Amino acid sequence: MAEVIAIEGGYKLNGTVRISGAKNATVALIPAAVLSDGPVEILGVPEISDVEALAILLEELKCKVEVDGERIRIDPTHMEDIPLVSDAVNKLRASYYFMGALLGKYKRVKIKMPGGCYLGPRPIDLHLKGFEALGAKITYENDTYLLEAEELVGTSIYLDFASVGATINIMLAAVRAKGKTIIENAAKEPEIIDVANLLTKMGAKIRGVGTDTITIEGVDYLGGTFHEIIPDRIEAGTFLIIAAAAGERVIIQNIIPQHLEALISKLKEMGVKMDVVGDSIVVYGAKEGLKPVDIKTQIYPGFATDLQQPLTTLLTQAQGVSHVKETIYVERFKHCGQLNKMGANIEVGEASSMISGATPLHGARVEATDLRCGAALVVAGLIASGKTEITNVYHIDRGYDNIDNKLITLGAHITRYEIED
Ligand SMILES: CC(=O)N[C@H]1[C@@H](OP(=O)(O)OP(=O)(O)OC[C@H]2O[C@@H](n3ccc(=O)[nH]c3=O)[C@H](O)[C@@H]2O)O[C@H](CO)[C@@H](O)[C@@H]1O
Ligand SMILES: C=C(OP(=O)(O)O)C(=O)O
Repeated sequence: MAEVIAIEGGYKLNGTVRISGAKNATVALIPAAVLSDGPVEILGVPEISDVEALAILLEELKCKVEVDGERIRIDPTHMEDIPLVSDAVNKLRASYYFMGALLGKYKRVKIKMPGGCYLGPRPIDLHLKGFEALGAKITYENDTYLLEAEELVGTSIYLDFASVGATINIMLAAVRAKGKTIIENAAKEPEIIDVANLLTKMGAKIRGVGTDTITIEGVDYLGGTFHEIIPDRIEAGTFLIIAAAAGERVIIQNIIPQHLEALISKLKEMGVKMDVVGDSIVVYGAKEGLKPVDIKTQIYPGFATDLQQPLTTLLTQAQGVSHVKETIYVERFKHCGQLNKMGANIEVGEASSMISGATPLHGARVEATDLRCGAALVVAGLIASGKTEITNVYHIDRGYDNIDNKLITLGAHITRYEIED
């Protein structure tokens, strides 16, 4: 048996939705907490399966973990240096943040390869190069890494690509290295700043986050603290797209609009009407005559690769031809075949797609091949005629907190049930 999300399309959405804490910050903040010698309390934790998997890993490390709604309290006081080799490691990408955190804490870590969405090959060579530069010896056997260092010594590390994961992971190790580490060509995503903010509250000395150059002065001790996670700009962007596609008047709360400038400007170019009011955005959607636009995914503050898939669904409703160019994950186009099953007209080229619209969409059984493909299919299901059944919902549940209920509150018709495999 397999679970599906079933959407009866065509209902106009109205009302208010509140955005949860950012998945891509949360999944780094939780491993970062183990660097502390005292309890760390994090607020605004989204209810997603990535967090459940991380909580299992914390318990394997003998951390005390209390989850109470949106609050997690992590007490690493009695934690132990235990290899992370259970299935929970493969449930998500971000388990690899335990590499940096445990290397920083114990100068040694044994951990399996991480999981996460398959978006084409996702090497971690830049993370490993960074750890080596700090003094770690790395061996790899049976899908498992062993990283060991006599001591970690700060140094200058240039990233060939401004990788989010490598920037955070190196930062996690470097906060406990001896002396100064400089990360050049660092990534600048808001989630990196959030992680640096937590580490700073724990006692780390970090300068330059949000710029190309991050400087970290290692410290001997990090202590407990309290932190509130930034809102999820990808969930917010997904709801902006949903509201543009299927909404009449939808208010999306708990947004940092500056984090979404690239998407907002593309939606305006398409003709979507929006008002930004403080930390909310009001979207007036479902109008005829959307215009096609061209998108090129880029590192922050460019157009986020995680939003190109859900935006593609909206582009199927624009009158004319839109082009999407991927510069981050050249194979991130599996959603296109699924959308074509629902009546879209999308051709996939080299690291690109061409969307010809407007095409009415019809319900079908489709597969969430990855998390944001799942989001693209939810958008499609909401505007399609008839019923859409989305399989592999575990991908969606990795990154969207209570998506069914949030949409039902806006007036969508959504259920979940089991079907034969
Ligand atoms: C948990 C998390 O935060 N996931 C996000 C993070 O993934 P993630 O941290 O994996 O993304 P990166 O920024 O590291 O990857 C960007 C590009 O660099 C390449 N690369 C990366 C590391 C490395 O060692 N070697 C290498 O070649 C990747 O294959 C990819 O082509 O940023 C991506 C890009 O914004 C988002 O799509 C993901 O949602
Ligand atoms: C690709 C994503 O996540 P992850 O890196 O956790 O697989 C995503 O959030 O779109």
